[in-house]
Amino acid sequence: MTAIQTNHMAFHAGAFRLHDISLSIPSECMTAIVGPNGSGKSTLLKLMSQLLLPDQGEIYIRGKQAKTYPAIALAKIVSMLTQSKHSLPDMTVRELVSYGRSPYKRLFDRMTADDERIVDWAMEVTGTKRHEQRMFHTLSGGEQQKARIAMALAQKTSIILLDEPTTFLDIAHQLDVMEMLQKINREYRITIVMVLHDLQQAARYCHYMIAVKNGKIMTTGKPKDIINPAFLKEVYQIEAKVTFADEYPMIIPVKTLESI
Ligand SMILES: Nc1ncnc2c1ncn2[C@@H]1O[C@H](COP(=O)(O)OP(=O)(O)OP(=O)(O)O)[C@@H](O)[C@H]1O
Repeated sequence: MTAIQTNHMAFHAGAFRLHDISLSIPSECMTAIVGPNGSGKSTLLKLMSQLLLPDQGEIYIRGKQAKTYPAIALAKIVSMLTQSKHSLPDMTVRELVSYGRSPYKRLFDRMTADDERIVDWAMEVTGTKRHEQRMFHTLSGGEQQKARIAMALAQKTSIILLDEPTTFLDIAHQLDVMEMLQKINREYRITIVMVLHDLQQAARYCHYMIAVKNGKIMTTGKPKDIINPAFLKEVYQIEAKVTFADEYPMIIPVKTLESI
């Protein structure tokens, strides 16, 4: 089953163009969008969440044209975490996670016992409950990322889109966040789509990968079937060796093939 599908989608912003994007995001899987800086990964994620609207083509979410969903209805199906460099208003962790309940409330509605229960659940799943009364800005980068993921979880959507969820984190915290996303995917069968720069993480945790370059889809498939020296040359213009450890590809960069 397909969570998100795009048919011949095109988009432009300034001089940048996404061309003829046709892809299917499998339901209940972890999907990585990879590609060089400026290739259009974040733009693609924003189009999937309807933060941006395509110039041409269609986007289907759970089989229905995305543009036909009222915004509130869509917010109950798809949550989106933009890059963590975008600052959030200062508030406690609990207040932040409670924002995830917004699509279910009208202006000035109070949180119900059910809302509070969902907020508790989201913080427990992400290990952020112990920080619930802390101000968000006092958390470390890894703790902030988990609190943001808790907010997305509290939105109770079947699809979560994340833009570079592990950027700015050390390797241990990167793994911690990836393991948490894997647990969320496995236990709650939530479709996860994320922009990732680390191809090895994509291979280790994601069932499906979409590689983008210059606003075009270069290839799609299982990461371990895609990642090879020819792929790294074509998409990233690098010479690299690829070995396998426990069925996962390991990339050994040799040199860049052209200046970027
Ligand atoms: N509003 C805009 N106006 C003009 N150009 C834009 C706009 N938004 C994005 N772009 C350009 O579109 C291109 C793709 O941007 P996008 O953020 O999607 O790339 P990306 O692959 O996510 O990059 P990175 O890996 O560096 O985050 C970039 O060249 C960017 O400068």
